[in-house]
Amino acid sequence: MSRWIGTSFKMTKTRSEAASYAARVRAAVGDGIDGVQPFLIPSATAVSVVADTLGPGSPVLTGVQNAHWDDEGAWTGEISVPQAADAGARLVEIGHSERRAHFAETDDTVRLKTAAALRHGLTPLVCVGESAAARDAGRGADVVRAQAEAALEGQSDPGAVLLAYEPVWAIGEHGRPPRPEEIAPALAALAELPARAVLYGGSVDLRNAPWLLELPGVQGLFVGRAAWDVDAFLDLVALGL
Ligand SMILES: O=C(CO)COP(=O)(O)O
Repeated sequence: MSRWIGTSFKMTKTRSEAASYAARVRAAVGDGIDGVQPFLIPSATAVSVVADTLGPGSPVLTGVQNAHWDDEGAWTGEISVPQAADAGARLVEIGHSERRAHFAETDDTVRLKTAAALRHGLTPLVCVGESAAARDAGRGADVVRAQAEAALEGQSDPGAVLLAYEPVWAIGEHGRPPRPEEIAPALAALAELPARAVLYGGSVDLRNAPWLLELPGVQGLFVGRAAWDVDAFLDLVALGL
């Protein structure tokens, strides 16, 4: 089974920066790397240029960071899954903790968006993760399991869904890298669900990626800051081999 190694650019990079990055990845990956499924999730403005640079049928997948559950309509500022697909996306990231915290994403909207992605044949990448308070209260695994079950509930094909376990306390410049024993319980809980694969994300870098990839229940890495430099991303992809 392939290891998924990918990055979200979050709200960084112009179209030309994203295109240069994608071109480097495409050149390095060639026709594909056995055992690794790389993916890039740029800002919405750069999705089509990244997908076009990677080319049709590319072994590197392109994703969007969010998409609406409705196929079209009066939803100012949103993009739909069909629009994402039209731009070349094959993955739809859903429910990142930054969206749950700042943009009112809930378990219900995550479930609706997951259904929309599946309805149109795109792969949902559903992010779940507990707060520091939940972790400290010993509720981390329960929170994560509940978020993932809510996303998968009633889906036509839960086995097509990717889950990214991203503890809120580990993400971003205010986050810190996890210790193995802090993330093992949630990983064990997620391993019982019928998802396609479980990725870990949150302060991943070249130092901790080797042991994270060896943790039971981890089938890939979802990387932010440490992968925004393309050479670092390619080093991470090589670690997935
Ligand atoms: O949020 C993340 C990926 O979605 C992880 O971000 P960082 O790797 O910057 O902590």
